[in-house]
Amino acid sequence: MSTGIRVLGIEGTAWAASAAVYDSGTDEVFIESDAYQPESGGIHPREAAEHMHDAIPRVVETALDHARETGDRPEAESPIDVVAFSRGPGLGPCLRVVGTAARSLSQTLEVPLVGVNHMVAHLEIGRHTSGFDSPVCLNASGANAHLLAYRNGRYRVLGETMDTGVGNAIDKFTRHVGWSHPGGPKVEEAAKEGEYVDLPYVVKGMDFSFSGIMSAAKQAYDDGVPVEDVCYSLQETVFGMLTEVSERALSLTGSDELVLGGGVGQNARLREMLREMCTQRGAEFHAPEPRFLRDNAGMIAVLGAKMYDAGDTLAIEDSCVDPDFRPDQVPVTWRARSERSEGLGYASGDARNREQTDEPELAPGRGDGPLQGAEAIVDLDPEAGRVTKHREAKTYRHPALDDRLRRERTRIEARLTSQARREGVPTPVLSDVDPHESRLELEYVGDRDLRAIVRGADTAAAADRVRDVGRHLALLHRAGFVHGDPTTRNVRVNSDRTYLIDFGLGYHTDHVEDYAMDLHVFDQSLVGTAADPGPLREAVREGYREAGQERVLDRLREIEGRGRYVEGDS
Ligand SMILES: C[C@@H](O)[C@H](NC(=O)OP(=O)(O)OC[C@H]1O[C@@H](n2cnc3c(N)ncnc32)[C@H](O)[C@@H]1O)C(=O)O
Ligand SMILES: Nc1ncnc2c1ncn2[C@@H]1O[C@H](COP(=O)(O)OP(=O)(O)OP(=O)(O)O)[C@@H](O)[C@H]1O
Ligand SMILES: [Fe+2]
Repeated sequence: MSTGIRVLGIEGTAWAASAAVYDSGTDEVFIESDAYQPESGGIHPREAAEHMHDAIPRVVETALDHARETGDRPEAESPIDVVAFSRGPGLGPCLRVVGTAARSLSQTLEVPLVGVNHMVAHLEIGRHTSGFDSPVCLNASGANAHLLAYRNGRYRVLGETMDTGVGNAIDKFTRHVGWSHPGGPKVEEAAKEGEYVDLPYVVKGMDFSFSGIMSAAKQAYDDGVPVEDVCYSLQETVFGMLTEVSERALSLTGSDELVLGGGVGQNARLREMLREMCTQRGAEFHAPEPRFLRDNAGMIAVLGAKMYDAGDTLAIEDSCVDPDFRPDQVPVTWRARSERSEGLGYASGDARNREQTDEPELAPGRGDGPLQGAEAIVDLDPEAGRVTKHREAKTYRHPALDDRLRRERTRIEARLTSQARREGVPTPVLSDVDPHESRLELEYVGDRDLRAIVRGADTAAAADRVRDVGRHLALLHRAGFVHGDPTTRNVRVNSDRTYLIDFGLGYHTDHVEDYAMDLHVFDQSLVGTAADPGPLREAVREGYREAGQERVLDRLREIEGRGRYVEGDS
């Protein structure tokens, strides 16, 4: 018999009309779903809302019947203790149907109402089923693609798509070839017979973009490349990108736990790549079972229970839905108090995790063993003043793609490290480069990473260094190229200089958007690592202003204002 609370969850952000009952005493989740299937093309918001209108009452009734049958409460009592619903993000017309249903159930059953962020639910269900404490989460769903990690009371967006969600990108390709919605499972099936062809691969720090690769995939299909080959290569490329940025997030945060969320997470090849990457770097990986990956009300009910427990309920008059609800807008009320007030890093209270978090911050003169970056094994020899950087094969990637990326990046890193120095930016002097072995030999510079400084309490000292980074980025941009991955780990400092390192993702460009994205990537890494990011974000802009163009800063503001990049205050 259950001694816990029972939560009715309701989900209907786009295609899944779903209701669930979660029993926190037994940890059992009952889910009833009814999927909307478009007659042709993709999801039509109006049709989807009509589907919600018809199907939500049905699935809710089935869930409540289940609660009555499995519970031990008198007939006259409500079979559930709380109603939790998806407030957003999603399609406005669908959300409104769900919101109305949830409010009216909360009133008739006389139980409290909880409003859940759908993307945070995709993440929390993985944390719940894995038992991980403070994982990085890759949310790979239809309309979204985010990398999230907890810090200081919020889930921070460490990286995200610069255009469409990953599932939507795949679905657009399958519409082009005339396959019915949803396309993801069909691509997975066709890929089994495919061979590899090159497609564009675009990551910027921990952000990524799908538009170029999707146009190229459509073009390849139109040019007669067998559809199986295009599907195979789409998976290898898109999932390779998602795995790479996930690894970068693990490396940046020092976390050794990754969870997957979202409907695209049902893809076996994506899960295989993520698992392999985690194994290779000694991290743990967890993907919830498929019924919890695709849109479902179970995840809404499970997070609803945690929020209810924390007293995080909604008054009816405050319960409006939000189609643009971002995960970093949600105050995380349900994690332990000690975690919530945690100001530094991503520590979870777990000693092993904390050690990991601090491990890469080498004290002066202590750089002995090889260091595992996101991309490379880095052998540090401070006494000899030398660093060897080897981009080892990533076994999760297709060998052809892996060879191409490692060679290209080694070449680019060598070239841009030297070019940056000619532009007046401190960088390590290069002593040797071997693109075929993907190996570089560089001067050892600085005595710590900028990350160690921005995590500390001395905001003024951190601001000086961050101002230098702003100035340095402006010099690169003036010379017509970007760093590509300016994070607090790719800046080394000593008492009198601030060095930029790791130029492997850099490229030449004269687009203001690319320059602004470079600054945005650095901003996100400050938000992801600094104790107090506000003044530091200001300092980057001050430094940039000294040597750079105001229109790049204008564009940065525009990027932030696009709504996808709003920072939650801490
Ligand atoms: C806001 C909300 O409405 C939205 N929901 C959503 O996108 O549904 P979700 O169930 O998480 O993901 C659906 C996507 O998941 C893809 N998908 C399903 N099975 C797949 C598979 N085996 N391989 C690749 N993609 C797959 C579908 O093609 C579709 O694009 C979201 O979470 O972004
Ligand atoms: N020239 C150098 N001098 C001193 N330390 C260095 C140097 N190059 C790298 N390091 C140290 O090694 C770490 C990893 O190096 P680097 O960033 O080049 O590797 P990576 O695998 O590309 O890492 P990531 O992709 O995680 O940024 C750096 O954060 C820094 O602490
Ligand atoms: Fe979803």
